[in-house]
Amino acid sequence: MRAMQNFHPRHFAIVPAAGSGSRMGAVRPKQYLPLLGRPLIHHALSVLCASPDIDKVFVVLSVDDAEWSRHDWSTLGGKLVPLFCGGATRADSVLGGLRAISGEAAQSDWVLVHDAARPCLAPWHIDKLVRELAHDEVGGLLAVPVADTLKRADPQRHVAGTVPRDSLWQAQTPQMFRYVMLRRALQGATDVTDEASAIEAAGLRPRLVQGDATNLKVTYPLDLHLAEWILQNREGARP
Ligand SMILES: Nc1ccn([C@@H]2O[C@H](COP(=O)(O)OP(=O)(O)OP(=O)(O)O)[C@@H](O)[C@H]2O)c(=O)n1
Ligand SMILES: C[C@](O)(CO)[C@H](O)COP(=O)(O)O
Repeated sequence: MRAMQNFHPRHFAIVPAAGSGSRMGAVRPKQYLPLLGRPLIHHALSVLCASPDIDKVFVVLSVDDAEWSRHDWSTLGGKLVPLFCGGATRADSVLGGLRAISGEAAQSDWVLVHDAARPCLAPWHIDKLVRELAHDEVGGLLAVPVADTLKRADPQRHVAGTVPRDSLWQAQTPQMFRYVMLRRALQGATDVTDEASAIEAAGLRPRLVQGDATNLKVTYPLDLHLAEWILQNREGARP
């Protein structure tokens, strides 16, 4: 790791893409499912690689990924670097990516972690996150305020209570933190489903940057249709 503090921190994207997509139930991991004629992951990578804010884009693939090399990524340019170091969980994959770039990243460089499974990432999402967090001591994440009434279920799936939704937000990605802070937090964290949780477990408070619902995560088959609709109907318009 480059120890020197830099006054103009760089921004690296890490895209964890080593999952199996079990909830999708498809014949291949969802990051490679076709979406508008390209592998699903291509859409977010394309936006990240085209962003003037991002210096490099590291994709974390499983160690035995056999599909990456079957596709043509050349249109995305020289910022894109595949890393075959995915782990058993999303957090393991992100930590593997952070370790793999230790020779390149300085302690205070920013890392934006973005799910391969969020193909509707738009340029304005990155722009807003980077601008709003530029002078933040901790970093933060895109998120949207919860809009629905929330119910807690009992084991028989009856309503056990209504959870006040005030102050509740749904976490999205990218999630943006300083390289060294994120690496230390993930090394010390257990059972976290996002980077912010690891930072929180380290006693810090990530900032919530308001995103929008178009940046959905493809988890179930219906989400693939929603993503396709969003990408086809967006036409550059910001919601
Ligand atoms: N061991 C893992 C598990 C997940 N991911 C990545 O983390 C992101 C978000 O995870 P999720 O939506 O849960 O993807 P999967 O783990 O593939 O899906 P599932 O939980 O349904 O199996 C995805 O881009 C996925 O590829 C990863 O890099 N390494
Ligand atoms: C990081 C994330 O996308 C934020 O919503 C989410 O936590 C990933 O969770 P998953 O359980 O791995 O799908």
